[in-house]
Amino acid sequence: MPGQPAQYQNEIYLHGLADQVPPFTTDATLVESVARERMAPGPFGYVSGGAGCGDTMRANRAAFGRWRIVPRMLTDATTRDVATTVLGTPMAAPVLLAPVGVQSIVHPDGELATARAAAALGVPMVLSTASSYPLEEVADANGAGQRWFQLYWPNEPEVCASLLHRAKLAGYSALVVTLDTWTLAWRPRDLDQAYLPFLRGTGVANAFTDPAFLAGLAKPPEEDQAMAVLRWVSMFTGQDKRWDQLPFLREHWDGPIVLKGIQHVDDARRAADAGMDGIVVSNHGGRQVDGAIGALEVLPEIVSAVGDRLTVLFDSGVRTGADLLKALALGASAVLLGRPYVYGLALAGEDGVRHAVRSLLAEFDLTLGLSGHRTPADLTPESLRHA
Ligand SMILES: Cc1cc2nc3c(=O)[nH]c(=O)nc-3n(C[C@H](O)[C@H](O)[C@H](O)COP(=O)(O)O)c2cc1C
Ligand SMILES: CCCCCCC(=O)C(=O)O
Repeated sequence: MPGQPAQYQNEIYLHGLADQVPPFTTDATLVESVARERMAPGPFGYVSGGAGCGDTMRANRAAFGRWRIVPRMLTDATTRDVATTVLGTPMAAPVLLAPVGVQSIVHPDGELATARAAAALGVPMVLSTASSYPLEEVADANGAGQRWFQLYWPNEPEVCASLLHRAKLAGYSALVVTLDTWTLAWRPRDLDQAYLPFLRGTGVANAFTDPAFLAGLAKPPEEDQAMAVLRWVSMFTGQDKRWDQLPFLREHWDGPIVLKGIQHVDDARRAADAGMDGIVVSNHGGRQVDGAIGALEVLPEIVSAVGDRLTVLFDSGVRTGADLLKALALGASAVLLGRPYVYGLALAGEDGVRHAVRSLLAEFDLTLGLSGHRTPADLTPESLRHA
């Protein structure tokens, strides 16, 4: 697979139709409706839902629709090479699996299955602080794969330092610090179903295995789980962080640091001024501020302001190979894929993640070639037209 994403189409056409029908649709825009039929309502609502009435989620998709690809003919695009390296991390394609917490609500193997799939695909996974399995177990499942760690920045410095120390020891090579979720947004689907995974004791694995966290508890989690969960959740809520606290992270992390959730060009400049290595232009998949601007809308201005000073990554609303091509053409170095791989996990575990991602990469590779390009580096804003 690594280096040859379109091979997947050949496997399906030439070898697979009779006895290897894919585990679910290869159309990434339909996978959500398949998942809706097969998933339990609570987890489906949590994954698929957004903030408020879903206006930002729709804006994310609409933003992709406004950019159109303008294909070129008679170019040398027969063989493509989509492999790349981002912040020192080699990847088979310019894609990472976005940090998604509490994955065991959709499949019992949760992040372990995702970690195995990511390693097989040759793409990095970004493990959430709120994972269902301890970061060390996920690292073991990921083996020789590439992995980054996403930090929800706890308001207890000892716990923060301890998590970073563990992540480094377990081979996570870059740190992604999420800034846009210092409290959960108004999410009517979860409220209507009274469904919040954390309060059910999911997403606490990194806390309940952390010596600094455990040392701060009056009673161990076995004796008072509810209190331990509340303490963990409250560590991430409240906006007590400011730009001048970023040096704390530098003191405790010697690899690349990426700020996730940047939407304003001035915040992108501040990240660059603070010496950050990268940013993720993202509105958290429309899960935080309903009414926010579609994430792709702000990508070009941010790339033009800071693209020469730090690495710009992108997520929110990427569903197809064409979407990936558009985000790269507008200057993203790579894209984080969110819900599509989570639906794959829900529908078929590790195989499902592989199928969802391989389908998207095969479509990307073919779209790249049919548009007249050989590598992602050939893409520029001139490959597109704003309609
Ligand atoms: C169920 C779910 C859980 C998520 N958990 C986290 C998380 O723990 N940390 C984080 O930084 N982002 C989290 N995100 C946001 C994703 O990293 C990413 O920004 C978003 O899913 C991208 O949008 P998309 O799903 O439209 O592709 C979560 C998203 C979903 C759908
Ligand atoms: C204190 C916030 C934890 C949220 C973790 C999951 C998440 O990011 C989401 O969007 O849901």
